[in-house]
Parts: sequence; C-alpha cells; structure tokens
Amino acid sequence: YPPSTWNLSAPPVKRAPDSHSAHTPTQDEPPEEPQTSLPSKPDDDEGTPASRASSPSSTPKAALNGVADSPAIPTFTLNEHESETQNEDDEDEDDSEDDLPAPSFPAMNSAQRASAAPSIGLMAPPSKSASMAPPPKPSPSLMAPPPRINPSNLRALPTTSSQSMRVPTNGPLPNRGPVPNRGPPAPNGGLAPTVKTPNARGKVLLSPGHSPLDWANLQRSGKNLAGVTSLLRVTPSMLKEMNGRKGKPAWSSYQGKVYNITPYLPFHPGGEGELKRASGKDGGKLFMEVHPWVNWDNMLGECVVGIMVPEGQAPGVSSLEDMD
Ligand code: HEM
Repeated sequence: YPPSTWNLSAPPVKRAPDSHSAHTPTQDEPPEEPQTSLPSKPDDDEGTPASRASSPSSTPKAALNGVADSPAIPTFTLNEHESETQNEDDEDEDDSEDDLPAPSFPAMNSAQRASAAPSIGLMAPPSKSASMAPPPKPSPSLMAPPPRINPSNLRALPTTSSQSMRVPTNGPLPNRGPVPNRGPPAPNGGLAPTVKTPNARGKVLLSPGHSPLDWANLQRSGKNLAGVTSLLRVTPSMLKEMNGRKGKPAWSSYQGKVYNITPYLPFHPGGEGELKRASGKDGGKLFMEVHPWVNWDNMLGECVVGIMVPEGQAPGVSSLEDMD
C-alpha cells in the first residue's frame, strides 16, 4: 500500500480526523466526477509520462481543484505508478514530490488492484446508467423450460388390449339380464327382469339355515344326498319319472350325469320353483341360460345318482369309471 505516496501528497496537519479513510478524498467531490475522470486514466497510463503529467484528465478533478484552491484537502492521483517511479528515481527529492499529481487510489501496486483482473485498469469504468442497471438476464435459451414428455410415452402398456381383457365392474355382466322364457319382455327394453323376485337378479329370500354356506356344510357332512346306495344307469324314461312329484325325488341331468336336486331345492338362490323346472329332464339348457358361471358339478357333487344311458339298457352302474 502506498503510504509513502500518501504522505507526499496529503498534508497530515490539515487532514480531517477520518482522513485516513480511503473514501475521504472523494467525499468532497460530486459522485459523478470520479467516474468522468477515471476513463482517461488508463489511457494516460499507456501514454508517455510527459503527456500524463500535462493532461488534466490524468488526475481527478479533486486534485486539480484541491491543489489550486485548497491544499488542505488530500488529493490522490491515478498516476500512482508514475509517482512511484519518480520516487524510486528521486528518493532524496521529497519536496519536489509535492508538485507531482496526486496519487491514485487504490495504488497501482496495491492488493486491490492486484486482486482485480488485469484488464480492469485498462477498461473504461461503466457509466452511471450501466452501473445502476440490473444484472443481465439469462438468455432465453437458458431459461427455456425442459422439453415436455408426451404422456403417451410414459406408458408402454397398451390400454385397449388390457381393457378389453378386463371384466366390466359396473356394467351389465353377461347373461345377467332378464331370465329368458319367463314372460313378455319388460317395457323398459329388457333391462329389468320380468320375474317378480325380491331383488333385481331374481334371487329369492332363502329360509334360515339354507344359505350357500349351509349347503356347503351339508355337502361336507357325509350325508347321503343322492338318495341311492350305488350309482345307477339312468334311462330317459327313468329320468322323466323322477320329477319330484307324488313323493318322488327330483332328478336332473347335466352333461351326461344325473343329479338328485331334491335336497338342494331349499338352498337354490333362484328359488325352488326355478330349480324344479329342470326336474325329470336335462337341465343343462336352462342352467346355462341363467348362470353359466355356476359350477353345477361342484355345487351338487354329493348328489350324483348315476349316468345317462340309452333307453333299454339295464339299470345300475357299478363303478365311477363308467361315469367318466
Ligand atoms: C340344478 C342345478 C342348479 C344349480 C346348482 C344352481 C345354482 C345356482 C346358484 C349357485 C345361484 C346363485 C348364482 C349367483 O349368485 O351368482 C343360482 C341362481 C339362480 N338360479 Fe340356479 N341353479 C341350478 C339350476 C337352475 C335352473 C334349472 C334354473 C332355472 C330354470 C335356475 C335359475 C336360477 C335363477 C333365476 C337364479 C337367480 C339369478 C342369479 O343368481 O343370477 N337355476 N342358481
């Protein structure tokens, strides 16, 4: 830091108490003046020492006015390098340095200037409007939003095929419309069942102890639900006689097997009357029209009587292999 230069140009006697502050010399000046005088300083540094000494723009106006009018005001010059050069050359001529231009601040060899970019000293200071301007905004290219991702690219799974594989959850289920062959079509276009049942699906209110769970428990109870001691060869005439009337059991065939549906009548969710319609004959068609999703053989597995055989064959079946 240039204490020697300061001592040469700033009289300590008339210095203000806070004159040691670096900003003191410029406080007496209009704020615009340093900015107007500074631009000429780098050019002067590049010029010859003679031109710098004679150029009024080589020193701040404070120095020009202060030296002439008020020597008590410390002045500094931007030609610090020149002053130091002269000091090195003429160290003994301390008095002659009073005529030198005021030292620059900060000094050319100061840490402030050393830390700054080398080109700063050669660059013109920004104008007042430029110094007050906000920082430049990033270019639009930097502020561009990220590219939008097409939502269709996020889902690789096909939607149409997966949806087509789904079972409709709130739509009408297949074969859950009105029970066929049960009267004229409904006035509303067949959306509601024509059969008067306690609910829309034609289910009936089962008596206590006849729930599906009760039927399952009954099948596991080991009771003889078929009503026969051995599997029978059932002819069509035999099946027709077992229609549930006159104290006879109700038999019904399904896919070549004959079942005793009598014990299941009070458990049938569709009601006894509906189930009796299949008595004494093949009930497969009615069954499939109403509820093809129901597993007949599983529901009536313990009610198997025998297999259907052509008319004229001897009744009685001795083994299950014949049924399969
Ligand atoms: C003998 C064999 C049969 C068995 C094991 C059987 C079993 C069942 C079962 C488990 C249900 C309830 C279905 C459900 O909740 O999804 C049901 C309902 C019903 N069944 Fe049957 N059924 C048989 C024969 C029949 C026959 C022959 C008819 C008509 C001629 C019939 C008419 C109905 C009706 C109207 C319902 C109520 C509507 C419905 O649940 O969708 N069933 N049956």
